[in-house]
Amino acid sequence: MNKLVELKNIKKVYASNYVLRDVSLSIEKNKNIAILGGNGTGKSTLLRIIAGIERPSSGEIYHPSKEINIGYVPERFPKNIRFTPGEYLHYIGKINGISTVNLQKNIPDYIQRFQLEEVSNKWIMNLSKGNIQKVGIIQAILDKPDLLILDEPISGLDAHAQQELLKLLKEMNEEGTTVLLTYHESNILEGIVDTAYHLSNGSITKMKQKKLQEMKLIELEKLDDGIVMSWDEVLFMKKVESKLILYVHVRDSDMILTRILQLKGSIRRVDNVVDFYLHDEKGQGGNNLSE
Ligand SMILES: Nc1ncnc2c1ncn2[C@@H]1O[C@H](COP(=O)(O)OP(=O)(O)OP(=O)(O)O)[C@@H](O)[C@H]1O
Repeated sequence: MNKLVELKNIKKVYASNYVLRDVSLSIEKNKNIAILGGNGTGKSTLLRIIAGIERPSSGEIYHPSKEINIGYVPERFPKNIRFTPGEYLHYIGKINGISTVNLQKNIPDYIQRFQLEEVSNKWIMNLSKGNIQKVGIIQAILDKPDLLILDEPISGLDAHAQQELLKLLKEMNEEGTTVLLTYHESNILEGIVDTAYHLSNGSITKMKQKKLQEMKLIELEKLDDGIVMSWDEVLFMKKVESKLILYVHVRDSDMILTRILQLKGSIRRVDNVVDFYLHDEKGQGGNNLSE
């Protein structure tokens, strides 16, 4: 087993507020990890401690294999930067000891992949939130880290950038980078997660992950929710104003769509989604279905 980071009994107190009470965690090479939990439960604090930019109040952190190279994407990347994306990335690359040849090849490539060409002459402080986030991601991956830590990387990214990030993370996984990330909503990145942990009341619990299943989301109108509720194939239903949103297994979706049309319902949307049903070792937890 090749461990990158080992946390033992980590505690973090701000003033008299215990954020992390007793967190122990092993991060193994090639096993991507997600830390999930509600607002203010300490996910960012834990990620900052693992990234080495914040000290725990007590407890220990080891890097058993060797000195590892860590890339860190904060939840909010600093805005007040009076450099263009290219200049800034070059500067960060040089600080990290990356050769000019490498930087001249890789930076334009990342700028193009994240569609930053159009804003490449602007200072970072004048970019949109999503574009600043992209620069924040690129600065963390430039040096091909052993461990890449991403704090809610999806929020603020457009659909293209989300896909590009997913592709990049898969490429980096193949080249040996391990990913540690956090997010709130179910999203496209959960497909790369091997183990998820739930953080609450200052401690973490490993979550079991049922096999990821492709499902269909069907959004419809003009049908009574009582009728739809009675269909056995409907795994989950929610009502949003006049619309009903259903989740069904892919195998049942054609039959459900036909039934809706036969009953003169109107179909507004059909999407692929992933069922990420998680529960912790004690069998608690919930149905985290979302788009
Ligand atoms: N530098 C700090 N000084 C004092 N309190 C802090 C500091 N950083 C975080 N906290 C507090 O620690 C708690 C956990 O914050 P943290 O940002 O780690 O949570 P989170 O799970 O990442 O939240 P969110 O999902 O909302 O981003 C919060 O109550 C927060 O106010």
